[in-house]
Amino acid sequence: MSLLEAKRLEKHYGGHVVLEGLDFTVDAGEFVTLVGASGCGKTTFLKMLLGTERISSGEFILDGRPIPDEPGPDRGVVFQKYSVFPHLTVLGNVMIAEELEQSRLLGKCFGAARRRAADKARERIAQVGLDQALAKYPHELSGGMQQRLAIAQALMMRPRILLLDEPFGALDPGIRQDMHELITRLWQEQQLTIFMITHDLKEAFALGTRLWVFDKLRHDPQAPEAFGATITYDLPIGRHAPPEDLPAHLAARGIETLTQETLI
Ligand SMILES: Nc1ncnc2c1ncn2[C@@H]1O[C@H](COP(=O)(O)OP(=O)(O)OP(=O)(O)O)[C@@H](O)[C@H]1O
Repeated sequence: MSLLEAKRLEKHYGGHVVLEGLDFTVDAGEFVTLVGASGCGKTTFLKMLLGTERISSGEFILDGRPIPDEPGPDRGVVFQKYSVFPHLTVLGNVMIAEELEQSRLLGKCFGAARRRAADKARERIAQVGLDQALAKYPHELSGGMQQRLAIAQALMMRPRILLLDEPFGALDPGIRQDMHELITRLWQEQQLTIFMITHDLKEAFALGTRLWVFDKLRHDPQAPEAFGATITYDLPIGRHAPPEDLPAHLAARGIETLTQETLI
């Protein structure tokens, strides 16, 4: 059985069709990279997978059952801009996921449960290379370190699926390379299934095992919101540079915005 399956999946906001006609299956262990013009619905797709946005029609199936319409510990998420809590230390930021799970009212646990949560958090923090920064607050960390912290936070509940929404978009190229190595190691060690949005086609090819290009197949100039985007390309990729003809290939399908944005 596939991990995830969509059949004729659609998302509308009122009369605004954002996504339509999504049909795919994804197996556990895949690393899917999502590219597409700004505003075409990539984040909306991740939110439906996370459970913070409901699907409008069609089917969206996780482990053979309709996807829950609320987030769960099996799905972790990292956004581009810092999703960490500014008033908590590195250790506190990673422990909070476990503490909220155990004590929804207080957001804090005590005694042996707290020690267990702290041990688990230290392990995750070490996995992302922040063990020297346990007592620091987010404002004392670089952008790359803050994203490492956000990843440790997302991994605290041992998710099977990791959702990454342009997680490295704001980082310098050198730091991005370090983050690529980190995410590749975590994907392999933790046997994660990853969905990652990026505006960088080279990054999509460097990290993914499969590339999805989101774009509209149908346009009505009189009613721009009448049709949504779908997955126009679903390419298996082998962790190497994009084929040289891909930009032209995409442009020939009318995806100029994407090629300009991603291949500068
Ligand atoms: N809660 C909402 N209510 C109404 N419209 C929304 C809502 N969330 C998103 N949209 C609309 O859905 C469309 C897709 O937005 P989304 O953020 O998913 O695009 P995106 O592909 O992730 O864009 P970007 O690459 O710029 O982040 C946009 O037109 C946006 O305005």
